[in-house]
Amino acid sequence: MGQGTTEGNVLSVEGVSLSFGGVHALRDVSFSVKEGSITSVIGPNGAGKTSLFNSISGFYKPSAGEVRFLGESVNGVPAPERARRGMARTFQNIALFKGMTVLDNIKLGRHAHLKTNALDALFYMGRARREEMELRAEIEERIIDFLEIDHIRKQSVAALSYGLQKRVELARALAMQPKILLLDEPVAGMNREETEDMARFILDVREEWGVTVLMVEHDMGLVMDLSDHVVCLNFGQMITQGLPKEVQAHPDVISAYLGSGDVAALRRQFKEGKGA
Ligand SMILES: Nc1ncnc2c1ncn2[C@@H]1O[C@H](COP(=O)(O)OP(=O)(O)OP(=O)(O)O)[C@@H](O)[C@H]1O
Repeated sequence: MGQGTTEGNVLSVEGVSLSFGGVHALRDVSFSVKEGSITSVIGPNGAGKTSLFNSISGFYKPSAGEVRFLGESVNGVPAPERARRGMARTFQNIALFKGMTVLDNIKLGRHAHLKTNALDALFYMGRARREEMELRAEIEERIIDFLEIDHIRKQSVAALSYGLQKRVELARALAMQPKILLLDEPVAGMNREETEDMARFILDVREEWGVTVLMVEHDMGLVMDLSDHVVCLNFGQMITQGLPKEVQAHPDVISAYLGSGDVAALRRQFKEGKGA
């Protein structure tokens, strides 16, 4: 069991509820993410997936319940501090500095770990500091190599294809040396080849970097292929959780997608994934 985990769980969501005025975006949602697992959150449009991610990463404050990370409650801990403790995320709509180069965007990921600010970093060049910076450069190089983006390191992000931008966003999140990676729709808008590349990187992030992954994804083929555990939400409530095959066959999951009109797409995607 890893350091700071509770019963092998990196993250636990316990009875979390969140409302926007009269809209109950989340109602009493509970589940855990096991260390070293790939866990996926699915559900039709408006089910509460993004609200859940924002509650976990600290962008939203739940009205009830608790989020526990590495064995400690992080209720009241602001989003940047959660990131420093090892919670990195990517966004549904890519959140990169588009005018900056790939390398500079990756370096920004590491800033979450700097104890001093950028000005201190310029003037304080003691031995410990130099060593830290050397280590950082080494990690950045490992990430660039791992994600096969060496050839674009000096290019501005704005000039890159959508698939490559998503990969740079993953690189920046990895540069934070996270314990858990929260991926919000990692393959949305990607073509098949880009999707397959991203699937391979997500698996390798877990295998080679030992990072636990929690993702929200609409691509059921990808979810069924990659996940150890699947959590399904509908109307802000968790309707079931379990192994991909179990969740896929659960009648409440089928009817949730039936109700949303997404069932044809769902069936198609299940067939494409190995879970079918
Ligand atoms: N900032 C907000 N203000 C008001 N209502 C919101 C806000 N964010 C989400 N909601 C509402 O909360 C509910 C859950 O939305 P959420 O975006 O979390 O769903 P989702 O599962 O991520 O949907 P999608 O798959 O379309 O991204 C919806 O009814 C939505 O309209």
